[in-house]
Amino acid sequence: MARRMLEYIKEQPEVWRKITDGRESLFQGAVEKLQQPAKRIVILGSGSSYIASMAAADLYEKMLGLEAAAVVPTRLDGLLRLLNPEETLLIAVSQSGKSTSTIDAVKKWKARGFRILAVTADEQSPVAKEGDIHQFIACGEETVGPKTKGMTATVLTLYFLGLALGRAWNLGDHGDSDRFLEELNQAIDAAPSNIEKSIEFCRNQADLLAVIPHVTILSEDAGYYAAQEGALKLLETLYIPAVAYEFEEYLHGVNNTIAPGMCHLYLPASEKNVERMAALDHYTREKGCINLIITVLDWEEGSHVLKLSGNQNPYLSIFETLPAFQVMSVFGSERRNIDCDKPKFPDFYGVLNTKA
Ligand SMILES: O=P(O)(O)OC[C@H]1O[C@](O)(CO)[C@@H](O)[C@@H]1O
Repeated sequence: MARRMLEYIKEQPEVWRKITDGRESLFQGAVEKLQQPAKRIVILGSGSSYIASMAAADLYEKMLGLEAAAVVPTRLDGLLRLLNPEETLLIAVSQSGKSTSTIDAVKKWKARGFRILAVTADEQSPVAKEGDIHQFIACGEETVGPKTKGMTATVLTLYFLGLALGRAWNLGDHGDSDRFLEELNQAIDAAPSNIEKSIEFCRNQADLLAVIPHVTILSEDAGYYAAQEGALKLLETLYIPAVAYEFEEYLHGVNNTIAPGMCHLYLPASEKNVERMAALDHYTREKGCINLIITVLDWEEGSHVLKLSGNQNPYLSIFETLPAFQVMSVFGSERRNIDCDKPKFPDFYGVLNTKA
């Protein structure tokens, strides 16, 4: 059993509550140093930090009207030539602060005159020290490879950073931020019971999780980031291929993989596609696919449906539905005799030089 991973998963509501309640003092330092507004924000990170960066860039565009994009550290060179350092804020995200590709990218961009805000959970790490400004991710220690509380705390940190910068730079609508905060508070309050429901659901699905050879995850809107992180967790812990598709993209070709035994996880996140996703669920089950549904939306009840409490704001899927995937990793790996508290290849980082 991935005991430590499960402890971290259960710790999440408390971590989110602390960040939310302590946000004034937690973000004050960085925001004071960032009074000069930027025209655009580029966020970089790897793995879960990249997925967190994508979710944040999307929210910054939507709520603040800022130009924002997320990129992996090794794909920045084209942008370096296009962007003006005077107008651009680069945010480098790394929970450990030790990913070598992120350190290299920060050094390169700094040398070209870009302002760098480093966001890490270790103030003494290389990424934190290379940045001009540091924002701490208050998630506490997380020693296992498949990150859970660190990832969700990174998303929350980036969300709050954006809202604080929006206030400082006079962007976005105060009413929208207040509503977002209210929904976020509701998501945090609902999280302990959502995690318990997920544990019960995954226990009941353990036989299935033990044998599925691969997983296809479908979501939509900003639920897609929870789906991507869910896929990363499942493949990291069950050692099987797990791929996330944006719902509409799935319908354009990937649907040819529909076949008996295909396992689908549906994550309907907004009312927009709810009927079409339900139609796809019925269609694929008739063709012999094995489907599970994880959602906060109204959905026809069934043993394959995990109905969680939440709002209809897809930007909150990370806090509402993603923990169910994390729990699936714990129970699925246990049934496969995998201890995902321990690295599969302890020498890997050293051989490939991925961490400083
Ligand atoms: O956020 P960091 O510490 O830069 O790590 C990036 C990714 O690298 C890993 O540590 C794997 O090498 C993932 O767990 C993580 O999401």
